[in-house]
Amino acid sequence: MRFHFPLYSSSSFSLFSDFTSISSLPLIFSSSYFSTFISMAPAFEPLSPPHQEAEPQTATPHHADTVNNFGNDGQVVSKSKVTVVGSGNWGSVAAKLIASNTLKLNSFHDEVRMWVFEETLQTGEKLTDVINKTNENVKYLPGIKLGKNVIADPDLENAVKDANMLVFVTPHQFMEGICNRLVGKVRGDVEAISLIKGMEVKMEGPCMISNLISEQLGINCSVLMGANIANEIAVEKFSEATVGYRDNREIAEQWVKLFSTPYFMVTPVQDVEGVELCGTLKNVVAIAAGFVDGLEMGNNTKAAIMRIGLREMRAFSKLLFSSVRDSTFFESCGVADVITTCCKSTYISRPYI
Ligand SMILES: NC(=O)C1=CN([C@@H]2O[C@H](COP(=O)(O)OP(=O)(O)OC[C@H]3O[C@@H](n4cnc5c(N)ncnc54)[C@H](O)[C@@H]3O)[C@@H](O)[C@H]2O)C=CC1
Ligand SMILES: O=C(CO)COP(=O)(O)O
Repeated sequence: MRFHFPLYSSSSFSLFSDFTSISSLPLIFSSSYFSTFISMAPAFEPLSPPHQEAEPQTATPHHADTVNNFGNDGQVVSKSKVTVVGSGNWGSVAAKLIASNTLKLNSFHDEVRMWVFEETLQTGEKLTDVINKTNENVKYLPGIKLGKNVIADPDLENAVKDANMLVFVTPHQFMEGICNRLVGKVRGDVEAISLIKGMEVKMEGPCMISNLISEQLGINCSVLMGANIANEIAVEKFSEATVGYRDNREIAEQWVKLFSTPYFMVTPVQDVEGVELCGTLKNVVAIAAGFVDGLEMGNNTKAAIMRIGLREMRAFSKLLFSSVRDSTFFESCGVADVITTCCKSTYISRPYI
C-alpha cells in the first residue's frame, strides 16, 4: 500500500535531515517525538540566552551618517536605512510590507534595499534586472508589485553597507555562509531581525539563527515569527506576527512600526528564544500532521497531534532555554503558526519548489 504524505513545510525537510534518526513513522506518532532531539545532544544543559551588552536606550537605532529631516512638529528626525537580506517568497513579501511603511513613516528612508541571490531566468535576463524593471519578483512572488522604493541589489556587501536595520530572510542553510561574508562589512550600530524558521544543528547542540547572526556579526538580533504564509500576506489578507526581542523595548517598537500594516498586526514579546523555537519546531508538528492526512486518520487525530505537538514544543524549548515563557506559545508564533502550518495545503504549490 502506498501513502501520499502532504508536505506542509519546506523548512521541515532541513530540520529532519539534521535529525535523520526521527524519520520513522512510529516515533513521530509516539507522544514524545522531541525526545529524540534531546538524545542527540549528550549531557545537554539548558543554554543561557546569548549575552548582550547593555544597549543604548534610544527610540531609533542611532547611526553615523544619519540624514536629518524635519518632522511635522519641526523636530529633527533621524532616518533609519533598511536592507532585506533575502528575496524568496517571504523575503519579497517582507520587502513589500516594509516598503509600504518606509514611504509613510518619517523615521525611515524611503528606499528599501533587497539583496537578491542572483539567478538567470529562462529568458536569459538577470532576476535583479527584472525586479528593478518591473518592480516584481517574477520568480518568487509573481503578480505582486513590491513598491517602487524596493531596490534589488545582487551585491551583498553593497546592499548592507549603509543599513542600520537588517532583515534576514533566507532559507536557514545559507545563513552561515552569508554571515561569514558579512563579517566586518556591516555598521557597528546596526540592529538585525531574523524572519528565518529553522536552526543550525552542530555536534555541540542546536544553534538558533538569531544567535548565529549575533555571534558572527557582533550585533543584536531580534526575531519575527508567526502564522505567516507569505502568499496570503502578499494579497493583503489579515494575519498576525510576533516580534521576539531581548532587552530593549524601544528597538522592538521600531521593528513593530516597520512591519505593521492594517492587515499585518505585530505584537512584541521579550523572548527571542521562545519565539524563534516556536517558528522552528512547529515544522516538526506539521510533518506529523501531514502523515495524519496521508493516512486519512481524520480531524480528531490531527487536532491531537497539534495539541500534543504544541505541548512538546514548549517542553523542548524550555529544556534548551530555561528563560522561554509559557505565554509565548499563545502568541501568533506559537499556537497560530502550528495551526496554519498543519492546515495549509495551497502554499506548497509554489511553482519553483
Ligand atoms: N514562504 C513563507 O510563507 C514563509 C517563509 N518563512 C521563512 O523565511 C525564510 C525564507 O523562505 P522563503 O522566502 O519562502 O524562501 P524561498 O524558498 O521562496 O526562496 C529561496 C531563496 O533562497 C535563495 N537562494 C538559493 N540559493 C542560495 C544560496 N546558495 N545562497 C543564498 N540564497 C540562496 C533563492 O534565490 C531564493 O531567494 C525561511 O527560513 C522560511 O522558513 C517564514 C514564514 C513564511
Ligand atoms: O512558516 C510558515 C507559515 O507560517 C511557512 O514557512 P516554512 O517555509 O517554514 O514552511
